[in-house]
Amino acid sequence: MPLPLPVDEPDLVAVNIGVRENGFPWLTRVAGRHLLVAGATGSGKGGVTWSILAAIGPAIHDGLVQVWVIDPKGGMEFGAGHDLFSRFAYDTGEATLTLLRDAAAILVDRAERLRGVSRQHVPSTADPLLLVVVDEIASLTAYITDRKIKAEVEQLLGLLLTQGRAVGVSVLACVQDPSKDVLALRQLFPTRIALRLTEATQAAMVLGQAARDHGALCEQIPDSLPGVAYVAEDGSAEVTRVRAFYVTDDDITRISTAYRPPVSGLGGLGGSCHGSDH
Ligand SMILES: Nc1ncnc2c1ncn2[C@@H]1O[C@H](COP(=O)(O)OP(=O)(O)OP(=O)(O)O)[C@@H](O)[C@H]1O
Repeated sequence: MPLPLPVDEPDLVAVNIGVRENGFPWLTRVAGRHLLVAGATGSGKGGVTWSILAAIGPAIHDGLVQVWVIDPKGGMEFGAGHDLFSRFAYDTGEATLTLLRDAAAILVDRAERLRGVSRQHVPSTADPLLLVVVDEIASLTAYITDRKIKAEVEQLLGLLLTQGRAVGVSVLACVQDPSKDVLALRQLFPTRIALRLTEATQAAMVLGQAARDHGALCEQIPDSLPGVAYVAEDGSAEVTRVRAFYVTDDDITRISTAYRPPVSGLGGLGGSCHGSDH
């Protein structure tokens, strides 16, 4: 399915990113949610991520959402779209650490401000939704050799995942091998999307055994169907088979140009839009 034109004011709790097997739109929640996208190489993790970024593009442009990207593979996956990102770290060292520290600082600041005032953050230009995208979350920690940095990265990720949702900090993470240690964190992702996986056991690791028993046969998704996945929400046994939109390189160039974030109006997120790691 080709990528449709995004709606002008996307609903951040029902973002249209593909189709369900019953023909209805595949709507996913971005505000107040963390999303985990798991899949073998070439299964379509980048495609799912770009379907989400494309759909929320107008909100990025309007300053209601800021996207901060960590691409530990050296910027390979997301470099082409960097104009869309307010922050972009493509190392496994200082830039990544700084980005995570800054995201955590925003979280703590918002938690202070919202305490006793509101139970759920509402994105605004003054206080945008912060979407932290991590490509290959397992390699983020696996490639870091410095033990101190690694421990801090894990601690910061844990903080974002446990306390981010109510204060408008969402994490969208991709992973190729769900058996890696870091996926101790997977319970903290309410929305889990499992694309083609290489081993039968991996679907249960991502979606839970009950979902696997209810037909999430990720290892049987053919190579010829990238973007096809099973989705489980909130640990439910119910799974839905879906297919993400097909996002071409031209789409990525078009989206990144059309929906650049505003340079000013950083609201509560402070700092420079095009930081040293951009
Ligand atoms: N929904 C889709 N429909 C059709 N083709 C798709 C879809 N999603 C991805 N593809 C195609 O499948 C290929 C692999 O997709 P993608 O790069 O997103 O996979 P990946 O899981 O991110 O791979 P890697 O782990 O190697 O980075 C690409 O050529 C892409 O254009």
